[in-house]
This record gives sequence, C-alpha cells and structure tokens, in this order.
Amino acid sequence: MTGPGLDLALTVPGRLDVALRADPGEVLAVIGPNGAGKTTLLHALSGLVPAAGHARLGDRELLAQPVRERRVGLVFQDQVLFPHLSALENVAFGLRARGTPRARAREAAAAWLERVGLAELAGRRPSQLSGGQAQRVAIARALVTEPALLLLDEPMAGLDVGVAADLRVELRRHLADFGGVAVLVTHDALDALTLATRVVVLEGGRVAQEGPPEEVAARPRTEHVARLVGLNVVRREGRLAAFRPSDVTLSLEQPVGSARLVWHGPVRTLAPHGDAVRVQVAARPDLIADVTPLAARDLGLEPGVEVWLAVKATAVATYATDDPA
Ligand SMILES: Nc1ncnc2c1ncn2[C@@H]1O[C@H](COP(=O)(O)OP(=O)(O)OP(=O)(O)O)[C@@H](O)[C@H]1O
Repeated sequence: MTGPGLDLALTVPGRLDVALRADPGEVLAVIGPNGAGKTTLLHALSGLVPAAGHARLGDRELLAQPVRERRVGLVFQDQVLFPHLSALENVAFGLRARGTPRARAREAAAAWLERVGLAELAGRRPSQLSGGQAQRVAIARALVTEPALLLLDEPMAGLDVGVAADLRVELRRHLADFGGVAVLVTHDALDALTLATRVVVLEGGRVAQEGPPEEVAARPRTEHVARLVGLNVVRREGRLAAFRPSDVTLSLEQPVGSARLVWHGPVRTLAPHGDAVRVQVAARPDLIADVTPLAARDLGLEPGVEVWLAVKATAVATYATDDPA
C-alpha cells in the first residue's frame, strides 16, 4: 500500500514555525532539545493543538478535516491503552469507532496482534502487559486503521535498554512495510539515525537542519546538532552502521580479537566533552571516540598521532539504506 505524500507549513504562535515535505514511505525522525516544539508538531498534525497554515496529505487538507476523520495513526505516550479493554479490544477500538462491524474489527485486530507477536496475549488487559508489550499493542492499534500518516512520540521512552532495542528492530520492520508517511519524535539519536529516512532537527520551534541520517550525523550544522547526534555512522557492505563514541576503544597498536570493527588514522582534534575527551580521527570516514582524560594522557593523544579505533560488533546498530552511494 502506498499512501499520499505530506506537505506542511505550520505555525503555532510562540511554539512552532516549520515547513516540511515527505514522500509516501518516508520516516521523518524529529529530534531537538526540550521545548523545541517536537510534541507541538505532532499535536498540531493530530488536531490536539490548533495550528495555522496547511498540512496536505495528497490532495486532502488535514487542518480542514475534523480530527476523527483524519487518516492519522497515533502512538503517543499520553494516549495510553484503555485499561478496561483487552489488548484485542484496544486494537479493534479504532476500527469500531470508524464504523467497522465488530467481527471484522476483531479479525483485523487479531491479525495485527499476530504481526506484533502478541497473538497469545490478545485477551490480556493493559495492566497485565509489560511496557514493551503495551507499546506493541499501541503500534498495532495505530496501524490497524491503515492511516496515511503515522505519528509516534518517543515510542521507546521508558523501556529498559534491551526491550527498547527489540522494539526498535520490530518498529523498523513495521515502518518499512508502512506505505504512508511516518513522523517519529525521539530524544535518542540512535533511534533517529537507525529508523528514519530523513532527520529533522528542531530548535526553538524551527527547523535547524534536515537531511538523510548519515549526512546530519557527518555534517551537523550547529554545535547543538553535533551534540544531539554525537554518533558515528559508517557505510558497510551497502548498509549503514551507527555506534556511540563512548563505545569506541582507542589504542596505539592494532587491536587483536574478533567481532570488532577496526579503523585507523591520525587524530584530527581533541575537545572536552562532558567528563570525557572527544577525539576526532581522520579514519575515512572521520570517526569520533570519547575517552577518559586519563586515557587521553596515557596514550599521548594529540593531533597527528596515529591511532586505532575498535568497536564491538554488538555495540553497532546496522540498518538498510535505500541510497546506494
Ligand atoms: N499547552 C501549552 N501551552 C503553551 N505553551 C506550551 C504548551 N505546551 C508546550 N508549550 C511550549 O511550547 C514549546 C514547545 O514545546 P513542546 O512540548 O512541543 O517541545 P518538545 O520539543 O516536545 O519538548 P520535550 O522534548 O521536552 O517534550 C515550549 O516552549 C513549551 O514551553
């Protein structure tokens, strides 16, 4: 299924002033500091906050449509599951509200619970589900209505690291199958870079930078964006791989051991970064590593010193890219 594209220019006085376009199948990750307007953007699109301007989905003007009639699927933190309904009834609810007959709604809901791996928990109430399971129900509930626009607000927030990692893999699969436009608000650069086809950075209610994940990561336009997306992104065998600078080990000798990715090159710059020292290495591509000040001293790091960088394969998130370049 391929849906319509999105073309928006929205203003919420004092909070948001953005223009964006997205093709069907695109996943826009919206990142930015607290108060940047990320949630306001989603709320304006879903009708929870009044906005001026336009938001066209194909030839339909969303802002002119009653909220109930917008083909928008929501996975919002504050739109929790109905506590008195089972997982199945929660997923079927949206279809029932649109007038789908009960039996057909339940059938479609059951099929979606199966797709998110929860067929066996269909009868459970939300209080009997884990955080990750509840989030899967919320995703099924949003997608069962076949929305043209899917809005996700911090879908991995509040989950344990391992649960969030599993959900990220699962969500990537559903987003790849989704034919509409998805807008994903996240605080996590790893989510943004691994789930999105395009990253939009908001600062002070405006777009500070937007572009493909690897471009935003490799060429952050402001110091703030650099801090926000402080991740390494490399291209390997037609896929992209992202990892945190804190997961990189620096050494002067070639590291031994398996299940590691290894590069080497001269140190380009050293700069304080929180409690660590951020080391930029001209390793083709440029990579960054965060080391302790003690390690930086012991290794004698300074511009021009040749170093090896290694990262464990388990610390690397790899993902497909459409762009063969
Ligand atoms: N109900 C409201 N009424 C007026 N101003 C609001 C309201 N909600 C948020 N704001 C303001 O709008 C701006 C954008 O807030 P928004 O919640 O969209 O940011 P955000 O990027 O989602 O932040 P966070 O990452 O903290 O969730 C902020 O300056 C905030 O103080």
